[in-house]
Amino acid sequence: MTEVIDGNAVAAEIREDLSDAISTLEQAGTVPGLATVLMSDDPASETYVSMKQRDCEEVGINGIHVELDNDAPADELYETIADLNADDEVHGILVQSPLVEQVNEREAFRAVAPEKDVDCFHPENVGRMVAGPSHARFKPCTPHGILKLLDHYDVETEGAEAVVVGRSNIVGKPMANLLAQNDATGNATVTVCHSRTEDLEAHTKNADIVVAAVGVPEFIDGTMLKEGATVIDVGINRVDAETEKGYKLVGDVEFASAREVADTITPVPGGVGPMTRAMLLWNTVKAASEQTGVDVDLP
Ligand SMILES: Nc1nc2c(c(=O)[nH]1)N[C@@H](CN(C=O)c1ccc(C(=O)N[C@@H](CCC(=O)O)C(=O)O)cc1)CN2
Repeated sequence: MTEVIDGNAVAAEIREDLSDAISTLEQAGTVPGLATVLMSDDPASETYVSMKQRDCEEVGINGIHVELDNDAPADELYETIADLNADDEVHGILVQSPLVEQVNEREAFRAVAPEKDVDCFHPENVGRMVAGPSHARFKPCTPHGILKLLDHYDVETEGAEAVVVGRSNIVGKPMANLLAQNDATGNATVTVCHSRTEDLEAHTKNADIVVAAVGVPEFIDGTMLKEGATVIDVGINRVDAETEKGYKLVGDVEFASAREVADTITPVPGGVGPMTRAMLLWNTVKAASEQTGVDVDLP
């Protein structure tokens, strides 16, 4: 029978397991601090940032939230980031993406001090991650969360044919790189597919693991998958529906047909999303440990 991955449950376990590390830091006089910065007109971003702040409260991380006017000049964002870089109580900084159009997102991510870059978007941290496990400082939250899910559900990556659909800097590129790395959660043979891929189905049909991160609702269906595949759906698309909110969430995968074929599959919501948030807490605790020199055991 198809196993439906419970991202909420695994994320709750990670939050619970982080509590020992957070206590160790507190006993040494440090409360880990995470700053979230929102400068966006994207309605979903507000939801994500408030969920992240709630998670901080739950585990005992000091959450600091900064919200900037959508029509403020880009310099206001850079000044905010500079202040947070200099604040000893802030160990992690997250600038929510997407940003308003007057800000160059790449420049904004580059402005975050690399040791506080819990998103792993700064080029120094991207380079360190690509250089391999012994060089990496952080892993980006969504791919890191996916690796944790695969491990939790005993999905073998070594020798697996993995297809990553989407080549974004936030998910596709780091996911492909991490799956190919020579370590316990890697060693897969990875193909990256994107909008110019000619015969997508030929690739996905051959894959033991499909990671869908295209941002198009129900782009991949069961007919495009191999029997017994593991399907990881990163898409969280709001589509109009007659619900209280006026929309429902659907993934990049058509769940009903995909679950008929897959061995293991993530739902939307309740799959990858909660893991993205859990790994942000994880990276924040790691950042606090490294900045203070207090050793902690991370789950
Ligand atoms: N600075 C960053 N910006 C963005 C990132 C990121 O990792 N860093 N990733 C995505 C969105 N994202 C994080 O911010 C994110 C998306 C979804 C969820 C989540 O918990 N989803 C829930 C449903 C939530 C809802 O009801 O809408 C779920 O899937 O169950 C968390 C974080 C883009 N930006």
